[in-house]
Amino acid sequence: MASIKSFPTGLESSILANRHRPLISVPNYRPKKVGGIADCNSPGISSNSAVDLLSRVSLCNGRRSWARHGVVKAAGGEAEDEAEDSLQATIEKSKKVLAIQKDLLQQIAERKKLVSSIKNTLIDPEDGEQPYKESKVAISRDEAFAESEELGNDLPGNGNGSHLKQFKSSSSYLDPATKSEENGKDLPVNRVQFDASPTKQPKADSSWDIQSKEVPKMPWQYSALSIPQPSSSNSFYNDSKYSAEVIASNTSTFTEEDSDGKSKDTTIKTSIILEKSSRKEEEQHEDARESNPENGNVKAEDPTNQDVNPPPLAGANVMNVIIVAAECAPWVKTGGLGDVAGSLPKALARRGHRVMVVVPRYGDYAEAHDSGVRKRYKVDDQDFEVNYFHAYIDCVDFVFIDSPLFRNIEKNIYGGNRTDILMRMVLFCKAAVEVPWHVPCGGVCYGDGNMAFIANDWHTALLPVYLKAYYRDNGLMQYARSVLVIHNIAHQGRGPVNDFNIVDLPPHYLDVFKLYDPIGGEHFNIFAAGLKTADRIVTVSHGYAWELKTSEGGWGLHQIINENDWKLRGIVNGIDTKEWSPEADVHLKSDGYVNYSIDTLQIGKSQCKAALQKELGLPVREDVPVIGFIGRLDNQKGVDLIAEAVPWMMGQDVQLVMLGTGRHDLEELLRKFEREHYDKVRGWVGFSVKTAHRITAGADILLMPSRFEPCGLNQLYAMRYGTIPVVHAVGGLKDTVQPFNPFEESGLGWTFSRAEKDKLIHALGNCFLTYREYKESWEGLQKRGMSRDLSWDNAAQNYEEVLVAAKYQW
Ligand SMILES: Nc1ncnc2c1ncn2[C@@H]1O[C@H](COP(=O)(O)OP(=O)(O)O[C@H]2O[C@H](CO)[C@@H](O)[C@H](O)[C@H]2O)[C@@H](O)[C@H]1O
Repeated sequence: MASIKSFPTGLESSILANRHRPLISVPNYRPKKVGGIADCNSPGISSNSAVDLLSRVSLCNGRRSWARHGVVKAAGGEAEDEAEDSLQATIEKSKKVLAIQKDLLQQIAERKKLVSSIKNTLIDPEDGEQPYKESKVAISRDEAFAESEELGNDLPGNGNGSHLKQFKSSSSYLDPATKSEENGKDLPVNRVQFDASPTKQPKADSSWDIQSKEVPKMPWQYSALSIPQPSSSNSFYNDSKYSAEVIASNTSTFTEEDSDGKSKDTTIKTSIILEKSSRKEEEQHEDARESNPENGNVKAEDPTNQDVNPPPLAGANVMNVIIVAAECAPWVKTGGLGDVAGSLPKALARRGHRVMVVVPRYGDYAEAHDSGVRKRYKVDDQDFEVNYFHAYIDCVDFVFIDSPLFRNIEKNIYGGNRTDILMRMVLFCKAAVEVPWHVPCGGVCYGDGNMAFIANDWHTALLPVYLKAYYRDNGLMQYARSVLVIHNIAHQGRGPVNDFNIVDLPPHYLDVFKLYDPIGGEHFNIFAAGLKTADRIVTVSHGYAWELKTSEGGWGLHQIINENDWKLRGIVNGIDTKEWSPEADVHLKSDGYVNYSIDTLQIGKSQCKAALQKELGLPVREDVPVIGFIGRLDNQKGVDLIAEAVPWMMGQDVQLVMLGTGRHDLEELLRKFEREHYDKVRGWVGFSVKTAHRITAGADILLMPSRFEPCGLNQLYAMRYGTIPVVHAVGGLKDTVQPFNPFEESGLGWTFSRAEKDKLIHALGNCFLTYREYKESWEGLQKRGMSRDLSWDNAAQNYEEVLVAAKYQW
């Protein structure tokens, strides 16, 4: 069983430091001696480049710490005369620097005065923005170091998006190869133009030695998204003699050389200067983002804009995150996985991460454009070319992998025989794992540093295996991690052991896939391999995390899950509150439906109920409870339980509306209910997002008698729409629907403890009674549900913790 290594503090911090290593490897830098002081302004580095600027700051910081340890001084220890001369030169130079700094401080003070006077006229002083900005000026020297290291982290070589966060469109980020100190190999970070086969050792581009050469401009740097030059109205930034890198270098030198009272002064100056350079960098990215036509707006000239960006919510945890899924709403969705893949990324992006979703291109999606990148991958000894399409929406990059294998299955994405499906998933995972190398998003590839994949369900459980077998085992993608999310353990990608030949892995990987259980015998199991190889495992509720470890809930994988319990975490799904909002729902804007809120609940909801009844041809009656069911028709969703309870239900004055698609026998059951009870039941066989929204709004009760339910989204949507859930207390349903307590007027719905007809009837009976007799309690249930925070924000924060845990695990 793998375990987290705990490093002794020193080792750990040096490893962490390596992982945050700036683009330029400091030990390779040979500072030029100027009068005994190393010169940070090394020639050959072009000015006016954000990267250069950062590089210089990084270089200076690197050298500064050398100087602290006497390395620079030792280099100056030649003839005594020379030393005196150089000391004199140093003093002279230092004086000049002091003069420059004084001048600079004065300018900063004036500029601050100006900005705050403008702000006072524009912004309410109580909006709480000032403290952060002001306190930053007073940061200590150590903090300044830390901050400058953060700048280093932002360098594209390590792929950190802390500045890319909301500013992902800042295309002038370069992405050169980084050196691996551990293995001495060049790690390819950006290989947009390279033509390497997936298993080939990627080419290192030696021309990327920015320590000695000017950084070459790559084609994508000339795009419209290039970082704009500082505004001409900004005299501070325009004055080259005050460029942050020069000042930072000189100031740091000064701090080193002076031992008396001056050091304190210069510390503050350093802080200010680094703060300024960091701000300048942020402004440039912000400018790039604002001027990005994809964002649909151009920033107005506003001198106070430099101060309005709060730091990312994720803070120092900002990462590049790549979510890989077989479906993603709104383009392709068969169930809850599509919803999660469409909404979790946006929540992660809101926290400041640079986020991409990779999904097959099953159809011709209008928003996505051909990136022009073509790659070839082998699947079962056949060569397949893939194209990558790209869209940037809500601060998330969506990359669609196009191949003949994915075409013409839009209506049946999991269709075909076992080998067909397996081949699709092999191609998808092989191509997906290299997306961060090949696909320029907003002009710049993600690179493989500070990056984590989030794979979902068995369809993409091969990704963690490929990441390990093809790359990390070979010293590549050393800083990339994988998290595997279990949405449903019942589907595992099982097959005969021979299927191993199709996945194209080194022979010793066979054992990772082999599984014996009483049902399947010895077989090939993709989910098993993914669970063993992923750095972390998430499942979509706490209840399900527990159930997975039982022989009933683990579906043959419980032993593997127990063995890997240390890396498993339950995180309850959120919902996309933009898509599922009764106030703004686009499907409630016609046909008699209306948008409503908690304040207009009674009127709005009864109007939607009437519209639903009318649309479905049911008697339009306010007093009859309408029960809804929405879901995939399979064993999981407990449709058979509903079937058992239907005779009882039909004896009540109720209406039942069911929407679903799936198993043909269950589809037939829906049709039969409708035929036999046409005055009370509608069974809609098919997949209709609009109808799902309308049922959620128009029904009074949502029934979810699932036999197992990892999380369940429909009950969450229902609560948001003031529709009361009645659920089997299992998995995520148990986690999210607190049972109604009539004595305390608490809870959110009704639950029943066993998947049995009588239990279901009992819960429904109580629900009907409350609906009819206790209107106030009913309204209380509705309002409590509607006012719950069901958004993804909490869950995204928890995912972030998992990603960070994976990142620091070796
Ligand atoms: N016929 C139809 N027409 C229109 N829309 C339909 C539909 N049938 C289902 N849907 C929609 O598909 C989604 C289903 O989500 P669920 O979470 O309930 O189930 P699913 O079992 O697919 O997901 C799995 O993954 C999710 C996400 O993690 C877990 O919540 C869940 O427990 C797990 O089983 C909902 O958005 C629902 O409205």
